Amino acid sequence: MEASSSQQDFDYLLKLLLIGDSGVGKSSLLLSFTSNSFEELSPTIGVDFKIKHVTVSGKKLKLAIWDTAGQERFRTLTSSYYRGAQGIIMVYDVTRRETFTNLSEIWAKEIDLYTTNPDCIKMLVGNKVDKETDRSVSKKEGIDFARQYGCLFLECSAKTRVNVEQCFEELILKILETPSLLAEGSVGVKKNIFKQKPTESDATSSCC
Ligand SMILES: Nc1nc2c(ncn2[C@@H]2O[C@H](COP(=O)(O)OP(=O)(O)OP(=O)(O)O)[C@@H](O)[C@H]2O)c(=O)[nH]1
Repeated sequence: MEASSSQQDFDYLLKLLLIGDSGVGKSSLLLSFTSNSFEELSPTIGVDFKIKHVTVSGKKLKLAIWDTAGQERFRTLTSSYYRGAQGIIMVYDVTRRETFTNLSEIWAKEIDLYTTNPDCIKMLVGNKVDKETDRSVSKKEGIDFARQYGCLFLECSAKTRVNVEQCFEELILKILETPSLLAEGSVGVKKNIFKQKPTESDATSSCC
């Protein structure tokens, strides 16, 4: 995956969504991927997004990556952002077992309820592997869950950047291999018929 030089010219716009419990590191993963940096972040209020241009398999892509708040009080608001997503990254913290348990209790159910695209690609990501001594969810458990729910799977660290780029790249490659997600009329349309652009005001959601 290469960063694209031209910001104007792209073959496909892809909508990706990050979900998972509060504090698992969704915003940190996004910052690590888009800015190569790691810093202390405040909990997300509602929804945020970042744009990144990359080239994957010779295709120029404009990624609109939506970062949802994990806190329950924002759940009604964040559910509307599943619409039209071609890829969903479900994040848990390998050092906090309840964030893994909540994948089946909450997040897989949310995907079933709110995803509009039946072929949407799901990726399970176990974050914070730099804290190996605090680990409470084994890699095998992650693999088993991903197999059961038909997700791609990787463990990563937003802090050290281990596997961060790979998470996005694997997801994007799978999307590019799925023609229905790129068809005209879906959100992954070619730029000339893309009408609905995320704006700053979309991202600054108000509290409930
Ligand atoms: N050690 C370590 N800490 C991390 C990592 N990723 C995130 N953190 C820390 O975990 C805490 C929560 O990170 P966030 O990125 O704000 O979590 P979030 O999932 O976006 O949380 P919400 O916005 O509330 O949903 C912060 O203190 C981060 O610095 C990581 O890979 N390793």
